[in-house]
Amino acid sequence: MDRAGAAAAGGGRNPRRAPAGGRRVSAESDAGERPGFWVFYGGTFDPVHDGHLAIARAARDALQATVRLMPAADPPHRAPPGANAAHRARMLDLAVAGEPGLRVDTRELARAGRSYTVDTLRELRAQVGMQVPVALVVGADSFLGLPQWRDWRALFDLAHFVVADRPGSPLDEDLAPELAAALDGREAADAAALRAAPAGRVLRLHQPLHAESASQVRLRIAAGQPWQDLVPLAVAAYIQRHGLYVRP
Ligand SMILES: Nc1ncnc2c1ncn2[C@@H]1O[C@H](COP(=O)(O)OP(=O)(O)OP(=O)(O)O)[C@@H](O)[C@H]1O
Ligand SMILES: O=C(O)c1ccc[n+]([C@@H]2O[C@H](COP(=O)([O-])O)[C@@H](O)[C@H]2O)c1
Repeated sequence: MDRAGAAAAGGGRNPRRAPAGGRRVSAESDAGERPGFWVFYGGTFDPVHDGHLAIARAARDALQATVRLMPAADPPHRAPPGANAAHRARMLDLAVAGEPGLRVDTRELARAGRSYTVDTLRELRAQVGMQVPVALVVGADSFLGLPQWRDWRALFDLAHFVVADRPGSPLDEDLAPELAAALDGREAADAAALRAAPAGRVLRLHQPLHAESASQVRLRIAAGQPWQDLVPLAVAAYIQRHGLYVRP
C-alpha cells in the first residue's frame, strides 16, 4: 500500500470521517508517472476476491496496459463496507503482490466524502489533461446501473468503459433505454480503438465468467461456511488474522 492508503483509516459511512489528520493525501503511487493509457478498476473490494483478480488480469491482457485497482473510500449507492478502507486497501495490496501490470491506486481514499467516479475522473483530468486515453473497468452489473451514477452522461467525456461480463447480468437484455441510447455508436471492436481516443468508447471484455462476489465471501464467513477458496491465499490469511466479516 502507498502512503495514502496507509493514512486512510476509516471506511464506513461516517460523515465525520476524513483522511487521517484531516490532511489531503495525494496519490503517491502515481507520483511522477505519465502513463500513455490510464486504466482504473474501481470497486469496494470488501474483500477483493478471485473474480476481481480474473477481470483485472483479463483487462490488463486485452488492453496491454497497467490496471489500477482503485478502492472506494465511501462507495455510493450501497451500504457502508464491512471492512474499513485501510483493511480493504491492504487486502488489495496482498492480492496484486507479484502480479505484473496490476497495482493499487488509493486516490479515492485521499478524498473525504462519497467516492463519486465523476469527481475522481475530473481530478485526474485536471492532472493529466484531456488528451490521454483513460478507461474504467466495470462489471456488467455496475454498468447496467450506470444511469444511477452521479452525472453519468459526463463520464463518457472523461473515460472509456471496459465492461466485463458477469453471471446474472446479461448486458444485451437488461439495458435501460437511456443507457442503450447513450451507447449508440460507442462500441469499440478492440483495445486499439480505446488507445486512439481519450474517452467515450465502450469495449466488452468477454473473459470466462466468474461467479464470486464479495457479499458471498462475507456471508459465508459470518455463517461459518467455507469461503477461503474464493479469495487469494494471502487475502484469506489476512481476513483470518484480523477477524474480518465474522459478524454480518
Ligand atoms: N465475479 C465478477 N464478475 C464480473 N465483475 C465483477 C465480479 N465481481 C465484481 N465485479 C465488478 O467489480 C467491480 C467492483 O465490485 P465490488 O467490489 O462491488 O465486488 P462485488 O463482488 O460486486 O461486491 P458485493 O457482492 O459486495 O456487491 C464492480 O464493477 C463489479 O461489477
Ligand atoms: O459515481 C457514482 O455515482 C457511482 C455509483 C456506483 C458505483 N460507482 C463506482 O463503481 C465502482 C464499483 O462500485 P461497487 O459499488 O460495485 O463496488 C466503484 O469504483 C464505485 O465508486 C460510482
